[in-house]
Amino acid sequence: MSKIPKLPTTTKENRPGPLNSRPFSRTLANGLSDADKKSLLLNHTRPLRSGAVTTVPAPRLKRAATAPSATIVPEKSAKIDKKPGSVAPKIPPYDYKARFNDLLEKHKAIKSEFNDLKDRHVEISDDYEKIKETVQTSATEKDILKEKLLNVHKDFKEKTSELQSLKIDFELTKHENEELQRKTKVLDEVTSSLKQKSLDLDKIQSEFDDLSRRHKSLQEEAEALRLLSEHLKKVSIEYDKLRLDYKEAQEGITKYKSEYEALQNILAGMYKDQRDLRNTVQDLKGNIRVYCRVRPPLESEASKPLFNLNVLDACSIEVEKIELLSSARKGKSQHSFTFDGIFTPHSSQEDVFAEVSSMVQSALDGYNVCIFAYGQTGSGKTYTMEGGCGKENYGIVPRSIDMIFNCMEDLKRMGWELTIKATFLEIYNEVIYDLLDSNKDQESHDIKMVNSKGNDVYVSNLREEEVKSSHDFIRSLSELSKVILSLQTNQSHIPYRNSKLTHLLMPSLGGNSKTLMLVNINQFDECFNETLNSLRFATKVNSCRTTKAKKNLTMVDTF
Ligand SMILES: Nc1ncnc2c1ncn2[C@@H]1O[C@H](COP(=O)(O)OP(=O)(O)OP(=O)(O)O)[C@@H](O)[C@H]1O
Repeated sequence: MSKIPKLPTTTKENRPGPLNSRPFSRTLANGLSDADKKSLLLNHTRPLRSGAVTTVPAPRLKRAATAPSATIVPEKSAKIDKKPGSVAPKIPPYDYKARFNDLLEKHKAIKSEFNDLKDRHVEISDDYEKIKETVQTSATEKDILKEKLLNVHKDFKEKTSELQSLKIDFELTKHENEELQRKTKVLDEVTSSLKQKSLDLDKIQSEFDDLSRRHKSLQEEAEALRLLSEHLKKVSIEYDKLRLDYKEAQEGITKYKSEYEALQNILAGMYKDQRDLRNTVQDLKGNIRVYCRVRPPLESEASKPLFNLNVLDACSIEVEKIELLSSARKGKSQHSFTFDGIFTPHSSQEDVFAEVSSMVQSALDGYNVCIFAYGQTGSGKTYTMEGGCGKENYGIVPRSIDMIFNCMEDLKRMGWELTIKATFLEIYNEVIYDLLDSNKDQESHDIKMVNSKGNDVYVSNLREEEVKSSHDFIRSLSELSKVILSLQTNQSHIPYRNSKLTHLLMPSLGGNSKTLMLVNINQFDECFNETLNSLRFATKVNSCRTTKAKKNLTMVDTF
Protein backbone atom coordinates (compact mmCIF):
# COMPACT_ATOMS: atom_id res chain seq x y z
CA MET A 1 0.00 0.00 0.00
CA SER A 2 1.51 3.25 -1.08
CA LYS A 3 2.12 5.83 1.56
CA ILE A 4 0.27 9.03 1.18
CA PRO A 5 2.46 12.01 2.09
CA LYS A 6 0.97 14.38 4.57
CA LEU A 7 0.05 17.57 2.90
CA PRO A 8 0.87 20.87 4.58
CA THR A 9 -2.34 21.99 6.13
CA THR A 10 -3.66 24.99 4.39
CA THR A 11 -5.65 26.82 6.98
CA LYS A 12 -7.90 29.65 6.36
CA GLU A 13 -5.48 31.83 8.33
CA ASN A 14 -2.30 31.14 6.38
CA ARG A 15 -3.89 30.64 3.04
CA PRO A 16 -2.75 33.54 0.86
CA GLY A 17 -5.33 36.08 0.29
CA PRO A 18 -5.91 37.92 -2.97
CA LEU A 19 -3.27 40.44 -2.04
CA ASN A 20 -0.99 41.81 -4.63
CA SER A 21 0.96 44.83 -5.31
CA ARG A 22 -2.04 46.88 -6.30
CA PRO A 23 -2.59 50.11 -4.38
CA PHE A 24 -3.70 49.45 -0.88
CA SER A 25 -6.83 51.57 -1.18
CA ARG A 26 -8.10 49.56 -4.02
CA THR A 27 -7.08 46.40 -2.41
CA LEU A 28 -8.47 47.54 0.81
CA ALA A 29 -11.60 48.61 -0.83
CA ASN A 30 -11.95 45.34 -2.55
CA GLY A 31 -11.26 43.43 0.65
CA LEU A 32 -13.49 45.49 2.93
CA SER A 33 -17.10 45.03 3.55
CA ASP A 34 -19.42 47.74 2.58
CA ALA A 35 -19.78 48.83 6.23
CA ASP A 36 -16.02 48.95 6.60
CA LYS A 37 -15.70 50.98 3.44
CA LYS A 38 -18.33 53.41 4.66
CA SER A 39 -16.65 53.78 8.00
CA LEU A 40 -13.31 54.36 6.35
CA LEU A 41 -14.77 57.01 4.08
CA LEU A 42 -16.38 58.62 6.96
CA ASN A 43 -13.14 58.80 8.82
CA HIS A 44 -11.50 60.31 5.81
CA THR A 45 -14.12 62.89 5.45
CA ARG A 46 -14.47 63.62 9.08
CA PRO A 47 -12.12 66.24 10.40
CA LEU A 48 -9.51 64.95 12.79
CA ARG A 49 -9.75 66.15 16.29
CA SER A 50 -6.75 67.87 17.60
CA GLY A 51 -4.46 65.91 19.80
CA ALA A 52 -5.86 62.61 18.68
CA VAL A 53 -3.73 60.10 16.92
CA THR A 54 -5.52 58.22 14.29
CA THR A 55 -4.01 54.95 13.28
CA VAL A 56 -5.23 52.45 10.79
CA PRO A 57 -4.23 48.98 11.95
CA ALA A 58 -2.80 46.67 9.35
CA PRO A 59 -5.65 44.63 8.16
CA ARG A 60 -5.32 41.03 9.12
CA LEU A 61 -6.07 38.55 6.48
CA LYS A 62 -8.93 36.49 7.42
CA ARG A 63 -11.13 34.32 5.41
CA ALA A 64 -14.60 33.64 6.37
CA ALA A 65 -15.05 30.08 7.14
CA THR A 66 -17.90 29.82 4.81
CA ALA A 67 -16.66 32.32 2.23
CA PRO A 68 -15.49 30.58 -0.91
CA SER A 69 -13.23 33.48 -1.82
CA ALA A 70 -10.73 35.30 0.32
CA THR A 71 -11.71 38.62 1.75
CA ILE A 72 -9.73 40.89 3.96
CA VAL A 73 -11.54 41.51 7.12
CA PRO A 74 -9.96 44.13 9.27
CA GLU A 75 -9.73 43.01 12.83
CA LYS A 76 -10.99 46.30 13.99
CA SER A 77 -12.66 48.90 11.92
CA ALA A 78 -10.38 51.64 10.86
CA LYS A 79 -11.46 54.07 13.45
CA ILE A 80 -9.37 56.74 14.89
CA ASP A 81 -8.53 55.82 18.39
CA LYS A 82 -9.79 58.21 20.89
CA LYS A 83 -8.62 58.41 24.39
CA PRO A 84 -11.44 57.54 26.65
CA GLY A 85 -12.87 60.54 28.21
CA SER A 86 -10.96 62.83 25.82
CA VAL A 87 -13.12 64.64 23.36
CA ALA A 88 -11.37 66.12 20.37
CA PRO A 89 -12.03 69.83 20.17
CA LYS A 90 -14.16 70.64 17.32
CA ILE A 91 -12.32 72.60 14.78
CA PRO A 92 -14.33 75.39 13.55
CA PRO A 93 -14.77 75.46 9.81
CA TYR A 94 -12.97 78.60 9.53
CA ASP A 95 -9.97 77.50 11.29
CA TYR A 96 -8.23 76.38 8.25
CA LYS A 97 -4.97 76.22 9.89
CA ALA A 98 -6.21 73.85 12.49
CA ARG A 99 -7.96 71.92 9.88
CA PHE A 100 -4.87 71.94 7.77
CA ASN A 101 -2.81 70.70 10.71
CA ASP A 102 -5.36 68.12 11.43
CA LEU A 103 -5.24 67.03 7.83
CA LEU A 104 -1.49 67.07 7.96
CA GLU A 105 -1.60 64.90 11.02
CA LYS A 106 -4.01 62.61 9.32
CA HIS A 107 -1.92 62.58 6.19
CA LYS A 108 1.07 61.80 8.28
CA ALA A 109 -0.74 59.02 10.01
CA ILE A 110 -2.09 57.68 6.75
CA LYS A 111 1.35 57.92 5.25
CA SER A 112 2.82 56.07 8.15
CA GLU A 113 0.06 53.56 7.90
CA PHE A 114 0.67 53.40 4.17
CA ASN A 115 4.32 52.73 4.80
CA ASP A 116 3.42 50.13 7.32
CA LEU A 117 1.05 48.65 4.86
CA LYS A 118 3.69 48.80 2.22
CA ASP A 119 6.11 46.93 4.50
CA ARG A 120 3.37 44.67 5.32
CA HIS A 121 2.67 44.27 1.63
CA VAL A 122 6.30 43.38 1.00
CA GLU A 123 6.14 40.89 3.87
CA ILE A 124 2.92 39.51 2.58
CA SER A 125 4.33 39.39 -0.95
CA ASP A 126 7.27 37.41 0.38
CA ASP A 127 4.91 35.20 2.24
CA TYR A 128 2.85 34.99 -0.83
CA GLU A 129 5.84 33.98 -2.93
CA LYS A 130 6.80 31.46 -0.35
CA ILE A 131 3.28 30.27 -0.16
CA LYS A 132 3.08 30.21 -3.91
CA GLU A 133 6.23 28.22 -4.00
CA THR A 134 4.88 25.99 -1.30
CA VAL A 135 1.65 25.76 -3.24
CA GLN A 136 3.60 24.79 -6.34
CA THR A 137 5.61 22.25 -4.40
CA SER A 138 2.45 21.09 -2.83
CA ALA A 139 0.85 20.93 -6.24
CA THR A 140 3.76 18.82 -7.48
CA GLU A 141 3.58 16.74 -4.37
CA LYS A 142 -0.15 16.67 -4.81
CA ASP A 143 0.35 15.42 -8.34
CA ILE A 144 2.81 12.85 -7.13
CA LEU A 145 0.53 11.96 -4.34
CA LYS A 146 -2.37 11.98 -6.70
CA GLU A 147 -0.49 9.65 -8.94
CA LYS A 148 0.48 7.59 -5.99
CA LEU A 149 -3.07 7.74 -4.82
CA LEU A 150 -4.13 6.64 -8.23
CA ASN A 151 -1.63 3.85 -8.05
CA VAL A 152 -2.81 3.05 -4.60
CA HIS A 153 -6.34 3.17 -5.89
CA LYS A 154 -5.32 0.99 -8.72
CA ASP A 155 -3.53 -1.33 -6.33
CA PHE A 156 -6.43 -1.15 -4.04
CA LYS A 157 -8.74 -1.96 -6.91
CA GLU A 158 -6.52 -4.81 -7.96
CA LYS A 159 -6.22 -5.98 -4.41
CA THR A 160 -9.91 -5.61 -4.00
CA SER A 161 -10.45 -7.57 -7.15
CA GLU A 162 -7.86 -10.09 -5.93
CA LEU A 163 -9.61 -10.13 -2.61
CA GLN A 164 -12.84 -10.68 -4.41
CA SER A 165 -11.38 -13.49 -6.42
CA LEU A 166 -9.75 -14.82 -3.23
CA LYS A 167 -13.07 -14.56 -1.52
CA ILE A 168 -14.59 -16.43 -4.40
CA ASP A 169 -11.71 -18.92 -4.21
CA PHE A 170 -12.17 -19.13 -0.48
CA GLU A 171 -15.84 -19.72 -0.91
CA LEU A 172 -15.10 -22.29 -3.56
CA THR A 173 -12.42 -23.92 -1.40
CA LYS A 174 -14.73 -23.80 1.57
CA HIS A 175 -17.36 -25.40 -0.51
CA GLU A 176 -14.88 -27.94 -1.81
CA ASN A 177 -13.65 -28.54 1.71
CA GLU A 178 -17.17 -29.14 2.89
CA GLU A 179 -17.63 -31.40 -0.08
CA LEU A 180 -14.39 -33.16 0.77
CA GLN A 181 -15.40 -33.53 4.39
CA ARG A 182 -18.65 -34.98 3.26
CA LYS A 183 -16.79 -37.30 0.90
CA THR A 184 -14.25 -38.20 3.63
CA LYS A 185 -17.11 -39.08 5.90
CA VAL A 186 -18.60 -41.19 3.17
CA LEU A 187 -15.15 -42.66 2.51
CA ASP A 188 -14.71 -43.47 6.20
CA GLU A 189 -18.00 -45.22 6.18
CA VAL A 190 -16.99 -47.06 3.01
CA THR A 191 -13.56 -47.91 4.52
CA SER A 192 -15.08 -49.27 7.69
CA SER A 193 -17.57 -51.24 5.66
CA LEU A 194 -14.68 -52.44 3.45
CA LYS A 195 -12.71 -53.46 6.55
CA GLN A 196 -15.62 -55.44 7.77
CA LYS A 197 -15.95 -56.95 4.32
CA SER A 198 -12.21 -57.69 4.27
CA LEU A 199 -12.54 -59.48 7.61
CA ASP A 200 -15.47 -61.39 6.23
CA LEU A 201 -13.39 -62.13 3.13
CA ASP A 202 -10.46 -63.35 5.26
CA LYS A 203 -12.79 -65.62 7.10
CA ILE A 204 -14.25 -66.87 3.84
CA GLN A 205 -10.70 -67.24 2.42
CA SER A 206 -9.57 -69.26 5.43
CA GLU A 207 -12.69 -71.44 5.12
CA PHE A 208 -11.96 -71.75 1.42
CA ASP A 209 -8.31 -72.69 2.13
CA ASP A 210 -9.47 -75.23 4.65
CA LEU A 211 -11.88 -76.67 2.16
CA SER A 212 -9.17 -76.62 -0.53
CA ARG A 213 -6.84 -78.52 1.77
CA ARG A 214 -9.51 -81.03 2.57
CA HIS A 215 -10.33 -81.27 -1.08
CA LYS A 216 -6.67 -81.81 -1.91
CA SER A 217 -6.24 -84.39 0.83
CA LEU A 218 -9.41 -86.13 -0.36
CA GLN A 219 -8.03 -86.05 -3.90
CA GLU A 220 -4.75 -87.51 -2.64
CA GLU A 221 -6.62 -90.15 -0.67
CA ALA A 222 -8.69 -90.95 -3.74
CA GLU A 223 -5.48 -91.16 -5.81
CA ALA A 224 -3.85 -93.31 -3.13
CA LEU A 225 -6.93 -95.52 -3.08
CA ARG A 226 -6.83 -95.79 -6.83
CA LEU A 227 -3.13 -96.69 -6.73
CA LEU A 228 -3.77 -99.08 -3.87
CA SER A 229 -6.54 -100.72 -5.80
CA GLU A 230 -4.23 -101.06 -8.83
CA HIS A 231 -1.47 -102.31 -6.56
CA LEU A 232 -3.87 -104.80 -4.98
CA LYS A 233 -4.77 -106.08 -8.39
CA LYS A 234 -1.08 -106.54 -9.19
CA VAL A 235 -0.44 -108.06 -5.78
CA SER A 236 -3.30 -110.41 -6.26
CA ILE A 237 -1.85 -111.53 -9.60
CA GLU A 238 1.62 -111.78 -8.02
CA TYR A 239 0.16 -113.61 -5.07
CA ASP A 240 -1.31 -116.24 -7.37
CA LYS A 241 2.03 -116.45 -9.12
CA LEU A 242 3.88 -116.66 -5.83
CA ARG A 243 1.63 -119.43 -4.61
CA LEU A 244 2.65 -121.43 -7.62
CA ASP A 245 6.30 -120.45 -7.06
CA TYR A 246 5.98 -121.34 -3.37
CA LYS A 247 4.67 -124.73 -4.24
CA GLU A 248 7.54 -125.23 -6.63
CA ALA A 249 9.98 -123.83 -4.04
CA GLN A 250 8.70 -126.22 -1.38
CA GLU A 251 9.32 -129.08 -3.69
CA GLY A 252 12.77 -127.61 -4.40
CA ILE A 253 13.48 -127.13 -0.69
CA THR A 254 12.67 -130.74 0.05
CA LYS A 255 15.03 -131.69 -2.75
CA TYR A 256 17.76 -129.26 -1.61
CA LYS A 257 17.37 -130.34 2.01
CA SER A 258 18.25 -133.86 1.17
CA GLU A 259 21.12 -132.59 -1.00
CA TYR A 260 22.24 -130.30 1.85
CA GLU A 261 22.26 -133.15 4.31
CA ALA A 262 24.30 -135.22 1.89
CA LEU A 263 26.72 -132.29 1.46
CA GLN A 264 26.95 -131.80 5.23
CA ASN A 265 27.87 -135.44 5.57
CA ILE A 266 30.52 -134.98 2.91
CA LEU A 267 31.74 -131.80 4.66
CA ALA A 268 31.88 -133.54 8.02
CA GLY A 269 33.84 -136.32 6.36
CA MET A 270 36.19 -133.73 4.90
CA TYR A 271 36.57 -132.05 8.28
CA LYS A 272 37.35 -135.41 9.80
CA ASP A 273 39.88 -136.21 7.08
CA GLN A 274 41.46 -132.79 7.43
CA ARG A 275 41.63 -133.20 11.20
CA ASP A 276 43.05 -136.65 10.92
CA LEU A 277 45.62 -135.42 8.44
CA ARG A 278 46.54 -132.53 10.70
CA ASN A 279 46.81 -134.88 13.59
CA THR A 280 48.98 -137.24 11.60
CA VAL A 281 51.25 -134.32 10.80
CA GLN A 282 51.23 -133.35 14.49
CA ASP A 283 52.03 -136.94 15.42
CA LEU A 284 54.85 -136.93 12.98
CA LYS A 285 56.12 -133.70 14.48
CA GLY A 286 55.72 -135.16 17.95
CA ASN A 287 53.39 -134.37 20.79
CA ILE A 288 55.95 -132.27 22.51
CA ARG A 289 57.41 -129.62 20.35
CA VAL A 290 60.05 -127.17 21.37
CA TYR A 291 60.90 -123.90 19.62
CA CYS A 292 63.66 -121.53 20.52
CA ARG A 293 63.19 -117.76 20.22
CA VAL A 294 66.07 -115.31 20.47
CA ARG A 295 65.05 -111.78 21.37
CA PRO A 296 66.85 -108.76 19.92
CA PRO A 297 68.60 -106.31 22.23
CA LEU A 298 66.54 -103.21 22.93
CA GLU A 299 67.84 -99.75 22.04
CA SER A 300 68.66 -99.18 25.68
CA GLU A 301 70.72 -102.40 25.69
CA ALA A 302 72.76 -101.63 22.56
CA SER A 303 76.02 -101.22 24.49
CA LYS A 304 75.78 -104.59 26.26
CA PRO A 305 78.34 -107.18 25.05
CA LEU A 306 76.82 -110.18 23.28
CA PHE A 307 78.01 -113.78 23.01
CA ASN A 308 78.18 -115.38 19.59
CA LEU A 309 75.00 -116.99 18.39
CA ASN A 310 74.94 -118.74 15.04
CA VAL A 311 71.78 -120.01 13.43
CA LEU A 312 73.02 -123.17 11.75
CA ASP A 313 69.77 -124.06 10.00
CA ALA A 314 65.99 -123.73 10.52
CA CYS A 315 66.19 -125.99 13.57
CA SER A 316 69.71 -125.61 14.99
CA ILE A 317 71.69 -122.91 16.75
CA GLU A 318 75.15 -122.63 18.11
CA VAL A 319 76.09 -120.45 21.10
CA GLU A 320 79.68 -119.61 21.75
CA LYS A 321 81.53 -117.66 24.45
CA ILE A 322 85.22 -117.02 24.64
CA GLU A 323 86.54 -116.91 28.25
CA LEU A 324 89.31 -114.35 28.51
CA LEU A 325 89.86 -113.68 32.20
CA SER A 326 89.99 -116.71 34.38
CA SER A 327 92.88 -119.01 33.50
CA ALA A 328 90.97 -121.99 34.88
CA ARG A 329 88.10 -121.45 32.49
CA LYS A 330 90.13 -120.04 29.71
CA GLY A 331 89.10 -121.17 26.28
CA LYS A 332 86.10 -121.37 24.04
CA SER A 333 82.70 -122.47 25.32
CA GLN A 334 80.68 -123.61 22.28
CA HIS A 335 77.35 -125.48 22.32
CA SER A 336 74.86 -126.36 19.63
CA PHE A 337 71.19 -127.23 20.08
CA THR A 338 68.48 -128.59 17.82
CA PHE A 339 64.77 -127.93 18.25
CA ASP A 340 61.60 -128.09 16.15
CA GLY A 341 62.27 -124.58 14.99
CA ILE A 342 64.35 -121.47 15.63
CA PHE A 343 62.95 -117.92 15.74
CA THR A 344 65.75 -115.43 15.21
CA PRO A 345 65.78 -111.83 16.52
CA HIS A 346 64.23 -110.87 13.16
CA SER A 347 61.25 -113.22 13.41
CA SER A 348 57.94 -111.42 13.82
CA GLN A 349 55.00 -112.30 16.04
CA GLU A 350 53.17 -113.41 12.90
CA ASP A 351 56.01 -115.84 12.02
CA VAL A 352 55.76 -117.36 15.49
CA PHE A 353 51.99 -117.73 15.36
CA ALA A 354 52.14 -119.35 11.90
CA GLU A 355 53.93 -122.29 13.59
CA VAL A 356 51.82 -122.25 16.72
CA SER A 357 48.39 -121.96 15.07
CA SER A 358 48.31 -125.70 14.18
CA MET A 359 48.33 -126.41 17.94
CA VAL A 360 45.38 -124.08 18.44
CA GLN A 361 43.58 -125.88 15.62
CA SER A 362 44.31 -129.18 17.47
CA ALA A 363 42.66 -127.70 20.56
CA LEU A 364 39.61 -126.88 18.43
CA ASP A 365 39.75 -130.42 17.06
CA GLY A 366 39.35 -131.69 20.61
CA TYR A 367 42.84 -132.28 21.92
CA ASN A 368 44.34 -131.02 25.17
CA VAL A 369 46.89 -128.51 24.13
CA CYS A 370 49.48 -126.73 26.21
CA ILE A 371 51.54 -123.88 24.90
CA PHE A 372 54.05 -122.31 27.26
CA ALA A 373 57.08 -120.12 27.25
CA TYR A 374 60.16 -120.80 29.27
CA GLY A 375 63.26 -118.77 29.87
CA GLN A 376 65.19 -116.54 32.20
CA THR A 377 63.88 -113.16 33.25
CA GLY A 378 63.79 -110.59 30.52
CA SER A 379 64.22 -113.19 27.77
CA GLY A 380 60.90 -112.34 26.02
CA LYS A 381 58.32 -114.82 27.42
CA THR A 382 55.64 -112.16 28.05
CA TYR A 383 56.30 -110.55 24.67
CA THR A 384 55.97 -113.93 22.95
CA MET A 385 52.79 -114.98 24.80
CA GLU A 386 50.96 -111.67 25.25
CA GLY A 387 52.80 -109.34 22.92
CA GLY A 388 53.19 -105.61 22.84
CA CYS A 389 51.08 -102.66 21.75
CA GLY A 390 49.47 -102.62 18.31
CA LYS A 391 47.97 -105.51 16.43
CA GLU A 392 51.20 -106.50 14.68
CA ASN A 393 52.78 -106.97 18.12
CA TYR A 394 50.00 -109.21 19.45
CA GLY A 395 51.44 -112.39 20.89
CA ILE A 396 50.29 -116.04 20.83
CA VAL A 397 47.41 -115.66 23.33
CA PRO A 398 45.45 -112.84 21.64
CA ARG A 399 46.08 -114.37 18.20
CA SER A 400 44.83 -117.76 19.47
CA ILE A 401 41.73 -116.11 20.88
CA ASP A 402 41.07 -114.43 17.52
CA MET A 403 41.46 -117.76 15.77
CA ILE A 404 39.13 -119.50 18.21
CA PHE A 405 36.44 -116.85 17.81
CA ASN A 406 36.75 -116.89 14.01
CA CYS A 407 36.33 -120.65 14.08
CA MET A 408 33.37 -120.22 16.41
CA GLU A 409 31.71 -117.97 13.85
CA ASP A 410 32.02 -120.80 11.26
CA LEU A 411 30.59 -123.28 13.74
CA LYS A 412 27.76 -120.92 14.67
CA ARG A 413 26.82 -120.70 11.01
CA MET A 414 26.48 -124.45 11.13
CA GLY A 415 24.05 -124.12 14.06
CA TRP A 416 26.34 -124.64 17.04
CA GLU A 417 26.06 -122.74 20.28
CA LEU A 418 29.39 -122.32 21.99
CA THR A 419 30.64 -121.01 25.31
CA ILE A 420 34.22 -120.13 26.05
CA LYS A 421 35.50 -119.93 29.59
CA ALA A 422 38.93 -118.82 30.67
CA THR A 423 41.05 -119.16 33.79
CA PHE A 424 44.29 -117.35 34.54
CA LEU A 425 46.81 -118.41 37.08
CA GLU A 426 50.35 -117.70 37.98
CA ILE A 427 52.74 -119.94 39.81
CA TYR A 428 54.91 -117.64 41.75
CA ASN A 429 57.29 -118.65 44.44
CA GLU A 430 55.68 -122.10 44.47
CA VAL A 431 52.29 -120.60 45.22
CA ILE A 432 49.42 -120.62 42.74
CA TYR A 433 47.64 -117.27 42.34
CA ASP A 434 44.24 -116.90 40.68
CA LEU A 435 44.74 -113.81 38.53
CA LEU A 436 40.99 -113.35 38.01
CA ASP A 437 40.38 -113.14 41.73
CA SER A 438 41.16 -109.70 42.98
CA ASN A 439 40.70 -110.65 46.67
CA LYS A 440 43.89 -110.48 48.63
CA ASP A 441 42.92 -113.41 50.83
CA GLN A 442 42.41 -115.97 48.13
CA GLU A 443 41.42 -119.55 48.81
CA SER A 444 44.37 -121.90 48.42
CA HIS A 445 44.78 -123.46 45.01
CA ASP A 446 46.03 -127.01 44.60
CA ILE A 447 46.84 -129.16 41.60
CA LYS A 448 44.50 -132.13 41.70
CA MET A 449 43.87 -135.18 39.57
CA VAL A 450 40.69 -135.13 37.53
CA ASN A 451 40.09 -138.82 38.29
CA SER A 452 42.05 -141.72 39.68
CA LYS A 453 42.45 -143.38 36.29
CA GLY A 454 43.99 -140.74 34.06
CA ASN A 455 46.78 -138.23 34.27
CA ASP A 456 44.62 -135.17 33.74
CA VAL A 457 45.00 -132.53 36.40
CA TYR A 458 43.13 -129.35 37.31
CA VAL A 459 43.68 -126.51 39.74
CA SER A 460 41.12 -126.22 42.53
CA ASN A 461 39.15 -123.04 43.36
CA LEU A 462 40.08 -121.28 40.15
CA ARG A 463 37.69 -118.65 38.95
CA GLU A 464 36.23 -119.19 35.49
CA GLU A 465 35.10 -116.23 33.38
CA GLU A 466 32.95 -116.49 30.31
CA VAL A 467 34.49 -114.77 27.32
CA LYS A 468 32.09 -113.53 24.65
CA SER A 469 34.44 -112.00 22.14
CA SER A 470 38.13 -111.87 21.34
CA HIS A 471 38.01 -108.18 22.18
CA ASP A 472 36.79 -108.98 25.72
CA PHE A 473 39.52 -111.50 26.10
CA ILE A 474 42.24 -109.15 25.03
CA ARG A 475 40.01 -107.30 28.13
CA SER A 476 41.07 -109.22 30.44
CA LEU A 477 44.80 -109.71 29.41
CA SER A 478 45.64 -106.07 29.90
CA GLU A 479 44.17 -106.22 33.42
CA LEU A 480 46.14 -109.37 34.01
CA SER A 481 49.33 -107.61 33.05
CA LYS A 482 48.59 -104.95 35.63
CA VAL A 483 48.04 -107.56 38.33
CA ILE A 484 51.26 -109.32 37.46
CA LEU A 485 53.13 -106.04 37.49
CA SER A 486 51.82 -105.08 40.92
CA LEU A 487 52.72 -108.47 42.33
CA GLN A 488 56.20 -108.22 40.91
CA THR A 489 56.86 -104.78 42.31
CA ASN A 490 55.94 -105.87 45.83
CA GLN A 491 58.15 -108.96 46.00
CA SER A 492 61.60 -109.89 44.94
CA HIS A 493 61.51 -111.73 41.66
CA ILE A 494 62.25 -115.37 41.49
CA PRO A 495 63.22 -116.21 37.96
CA TYR A 496 63.13 -119.87 38.00
CA ARG A 497 59.73 -121.37 38.62
CA ASN A 498 59.42 -124.93 37.81
CA SER A 499 58.23 -127.15 40.66
CA LYS A 500 54.51 -126.42 40.64
CA LEU A 501 54.84 -125.64 36.97
CA THR A 502 56.29 -129.05 36.24
CA HIS A 503 53.51 -130.58 38.25
CA LEU A 504 50.86 -128.63 36.39
CA LEU A 505 52.45 -129.45 33.04
CA MET A 506 52.79 -133.10 33.93
CA PRO A 507 49.83 -134.28 31.88
CA SER A 508 50.89 -132.04 29.05
CA LEU A 509 54.41 -133.26 29.08
CA GLY A 510 53.73 -136.89 29.61
CA GLY A 511 50.04 -137.51 29.11
CA ASN A 512 47.39 -137.39 26.47
CA SER A 513 48.23 -133.92 25.27
CA LYS A 514 49.99 -131.89 22.68
CA THR A 515 52.53 -129.55 24.11
CA LEU A 516 54.41 -126.68 22.57
CA MET A 517 57.23 -125.11 24.46
CA LEU A 518 58.96 -121.89 23.51
CA VAL A 519 62.33 -121.44 25.06
CA ASN A 520 63.16 -117.72 25.13
CA ILE A 521 66.74 -116.60 25.30
CA ASN A 522 68.68 -113.40 24.86
CA GLN A 523 72.18 -112.93 23.59
CA PHE A 524 73.75 -110.93 26.38
CA ASP A 525 77.17 -112.04 27.44
CA GLU A 526 76.23 -111.75 31.12
CA CYS A 527 73.31 -114.14 30.58
CA PHE A 528 75.32 -116.80 28.76
CA ASN A 529 75.20 -119.42 31.55
CA GLU A 530 71.51 -118.88 32.22
CA THR A 531 70.84 -119.15 28.48
CA LEU A 532 72.82 -122.37 28.39
CA ASN A 533 70.69 -123.79 31.24
CA SER A 534 67.46 -122.86 29.46
CA LEU A 535 68.63 -124.43 26.22
CA ARG A 536 69.67 -127.62 27.99
CA PHE A 537 66.31 -127.83 29.79
CA ALA A 538 64.48 -127.30 26.50
CA THR A 539 66.57 -130.00 24.86
CA LYS A 540 65.52 -132.39 27.60
CA VAL A 541 61.88 -131.49 27.09
CA ASN A 542 62.29 -131.89 23.36
CA SER A 543 63.74 -135.38 23.84
CA CYS A 544 60.57 -136.48 25.66
CA ARG A 545 58.29 -138.41 23.41
CA THR A 546 54.80 -138.86 24.85
CA THR A 547 52.40 -141.56 23.85
CA LYS A 548 50.20 -140.80 20.90
CA ALA A 549 47.67 -138.21 21.95
CA LYS A 550 44.02 -139.13 22.08
CA LYS A 551 41.45 -136.53 21.43
CA ASN A 552 38.53 -135.79 23.71
CA LEU A 553 35.01 -136.09 22.34
CA THR A 554 34.23 -132.75 20.80
CA MET A 555 31.58 -131.22 18.68
CA VAL A 556 33.43 -131.97 15.51
CA ASP A 557 33.12 -135.66 16.22
CA THR A 558 29.39 -135.36 15.91
CA PHE A 559 29.64 -134.65 12.19
N1 LIG B 1 61.18 -110.67 19.99
C1 LIG B 1 61.21 -109.48 20.58
N2 LIG B 1 61.28 -108.37 19.83
C2 LIG B 1 61.31 -107.16 20.40
N3 LIG B 1 61.31 -106.93 21.73
C3 LIG B 1 61.28 -108.01 22.53
C4 LIG B 1 61.21 -109.32 22.00
N4 LIG B 1 61.17 -110.16 23.05
C5 LIG B 1 61.18 -109.45 24.16
N5 LIG B 1 61.24 -108.13 23.87
C6 LIG B 1 61.32 -107.03 24.82
O1 LIG B 1 62.26 -107.36 25.79
C7 LIG B 1 61.83 -106.96 27.08
C8 LIG B 1 61.72 -108.15 28.00
O2 LIG B 1 60.78 -109.05 27.50
P1 LIG B 1 59.70 -109.74 28.40
O3 LIG B 1 59.14 -108.82 29.41
O4 LIG B 1 58.74 -110.40 27.50
O5 LIG B 1 60.55 -110.79 29.20
P2 LIG B 1 60.01 -111.85 30.19
O6 LIG B 1 60.74 -113.09 29.83
O7 LIG B 1 58.57 -111.94 30.20
O8 LIG B 1 60.58 -111.31 31.58
P3 LIG B 1 60.08 -111.74 33.03
O9 LIG B 1 60.34 -113.19 33.20
O10 LIG B 1 60.97 -110.96 33.91
O11 LIG B 1 58.68 -111.44 33.10
C9 LIG B 1 60.50 -106.33 26.91
O12 LIG B 1 60.71 -104.95 26.81
C10 LIG B 1 60.02 -106.85 25.58
O13 LIG B 1 59.17 -105.96 24.91
